[in-house]
Amino acid sequence: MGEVILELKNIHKSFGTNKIHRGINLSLKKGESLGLLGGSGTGKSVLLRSIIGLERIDQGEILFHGERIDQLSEEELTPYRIKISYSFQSGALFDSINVFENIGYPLFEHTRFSYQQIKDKVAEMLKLIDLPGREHIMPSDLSGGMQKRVGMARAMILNPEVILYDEPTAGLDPANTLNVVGLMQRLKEKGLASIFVTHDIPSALSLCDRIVVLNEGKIIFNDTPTNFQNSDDPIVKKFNAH
Ligand SMILES: Nc1ncnc2c1ncn2[C@@H]1O[C@H](COP(=O)(O)OP(=O)(O)OP(=O)(O)O)[C@@H](O)[C@H]1O
Repeated sequence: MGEVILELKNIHKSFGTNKIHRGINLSLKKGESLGLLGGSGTGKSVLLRSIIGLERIDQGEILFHGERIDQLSEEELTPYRIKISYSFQSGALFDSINVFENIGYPLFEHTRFSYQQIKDKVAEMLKLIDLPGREHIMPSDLSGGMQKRVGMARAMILNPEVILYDEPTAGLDPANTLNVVGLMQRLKEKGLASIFVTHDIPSALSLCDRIVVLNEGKIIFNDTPTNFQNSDDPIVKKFNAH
């Protein structure tokens, strides 16, 4: 790990008079997993959404491989949204199409791969998420945990460099949580960098190289999981109590 691939510089964001971010500085290195913690409503999801331009920041800079991306148009952002993939909290599957079409969708949309190539790619992804041969299942016939894994497979299929996970284990039972975290671990081993927004502290500690805590619009902690667990900071300690 060395090269910084994503950099947030002095990010400010408000909704009306509601100041969410008050000068956020953060960088993500190649292959690194960063756990982003913070109380409810501190702006963790807004920060992820800002990175890929689903929210526009008021001030500051977002750089990907040193290039500014915060001022790009929707069209100009498309290639960056392939390199920096956002995995929605719910999985966000299309209900009316099956697992194959859901996972293959970005390939149909953004590539010229043949139908057979897409079939092969999707089959490979289904193996990776431990659901081999489930191409023809409809999303409504999958458990919540399986839906999240299918959503992650779709977020992964265009080989991004960074994946932004928005509470991927929220609402899952312990077995499904382990499955999802296991998948995240495998993706990490393939060299994928990630920002993992979560309230699930044990999963963040097991997966992440670095823990970042957002509080009142600023980053108040940015260090290793070990130092997080040993921190004397009263706000950081509150997270450790959970
Ligand atoms: N589009 C929007 N318009 C107005 N306010 C918004 C919008 N999106 C988010 N907010 C507000 O921004 C704040 C931060 O929201 P965000 O969803 O990022 O919090 P969070 O830290 O992810 O919380 P949680 O852990 O509960 O998911 C909240 O007060 C929310 O109401």
